Amino acid sequence: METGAAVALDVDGLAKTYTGHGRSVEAVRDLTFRIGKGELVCIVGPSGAGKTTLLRCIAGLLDGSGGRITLDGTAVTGPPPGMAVVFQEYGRSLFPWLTVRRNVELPLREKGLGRAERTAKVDAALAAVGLLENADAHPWQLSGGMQQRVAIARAVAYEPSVLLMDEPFAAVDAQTRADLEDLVRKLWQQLGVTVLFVTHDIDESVYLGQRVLVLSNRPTVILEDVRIDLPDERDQLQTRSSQQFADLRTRVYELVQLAKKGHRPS
Ligand SMILES: Nc1ncnc2c1ncn2[C@@H]1O[C@H](COP(=O)(O)OP(=O)(O)OP(=O)(O)O)[C@@H](O)[C@H]1O
Repeated sequence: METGAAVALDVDGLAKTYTGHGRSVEAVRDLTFRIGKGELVCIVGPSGAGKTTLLRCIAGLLDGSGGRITLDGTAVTGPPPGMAVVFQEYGRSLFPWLTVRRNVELPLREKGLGRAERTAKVDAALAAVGLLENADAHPWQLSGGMQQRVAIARAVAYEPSVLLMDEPFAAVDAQTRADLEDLVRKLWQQLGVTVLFVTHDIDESVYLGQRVLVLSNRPTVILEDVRIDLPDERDQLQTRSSQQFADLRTRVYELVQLAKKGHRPS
């Protein structure tokens, strides 16, 4: 992150060992990184490197075995109020018996907002993801990509200070995925929210991020923090066909290959 920028998320020496049934798995050994307010940072790494473990710890859903996580200066000890999470499994994250509008509204009710304010925020979020006309539909009447847009609308309507995304587009088709990537960039630019985005897809991480954190294999540490100095205005065709994109993609790809072979930072 830029020196002097305010820190939104501070992960300091995070460790996590799973124990039980007479065995223990050291998933995360020592993860340390900071994300500045308003940054968009992607995380990639080999399968089983501990990406989901890390996100669950940040979301306050899982206790670490060591280290500290701080959000906006407050230690994370349970689900923090200023955080929203979008998961891969949109089918399970929306309530099928509630309309799109009610799904997006739910966290705003829990936040205690009045009716008029809730309606205004829900309308704005649905308009931002292009789903205002579907407000009265139920999730099961929508395509997978549309359902994921509802999940994104619900997260942004909440106005989180940090948005965590755990492989949110892994289950949608390639064309929808490209549209959703551009939607995330657009919302991020409009709202100034801090985004931490976990993906398996190296191209996606380079296209979306301002930085890409490459994780080592287990027990996990940061292998490298790659700055993505592509222009802010990104375009699926032009950006992805540029030499700069190809060079960054190659760099991240090589790092992930090294991580898979067990290479660790010196
Ligand atoms: N509840 C658990 N009990 C024991 N071990 C676990 C548990 N959850 C995860 N692990 C182990 O911790 C390690 C990291 O798992 P995690 O799901 O965080 O990795 P990941 O990077 O998200 O994987 P993938 O990329 O395949 O989704 C793996 O070795 C996994 O087997």
